[in-house]
Amino acid sequence: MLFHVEMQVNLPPDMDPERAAALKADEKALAQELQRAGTWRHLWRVVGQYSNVSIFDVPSGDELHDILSNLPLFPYMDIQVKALTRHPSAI
Ligand SMILES: O=C(O)CC1=CCC(=O)O1
Repeated sequence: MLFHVEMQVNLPPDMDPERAAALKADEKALAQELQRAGTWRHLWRVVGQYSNVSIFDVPSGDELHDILSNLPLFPYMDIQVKALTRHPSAI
């Protein structure tokens, strides 16, 4: 199943910069592992925002929830998910 996921990152302005850098590095490592595995199909920056639009390919919403809730930045993100299905006019 494909899912469209929008993640808005809201790090507290007073977060220790080293803690923020470590979270971002951990997030990057996991995101790249999931991209290599074909699970995180697309990862796009939204211009002008600390947010991304992503496409995930996972067997179920439960599995997507597990992935998203284990992201290092999860406690600091607002996440919106849309399940996708094939458009009948798609070629
Ligand atoms: O910067 C972001 O949009 C949050 C994020 C997702 C994967 C990653 O490496 O950073």
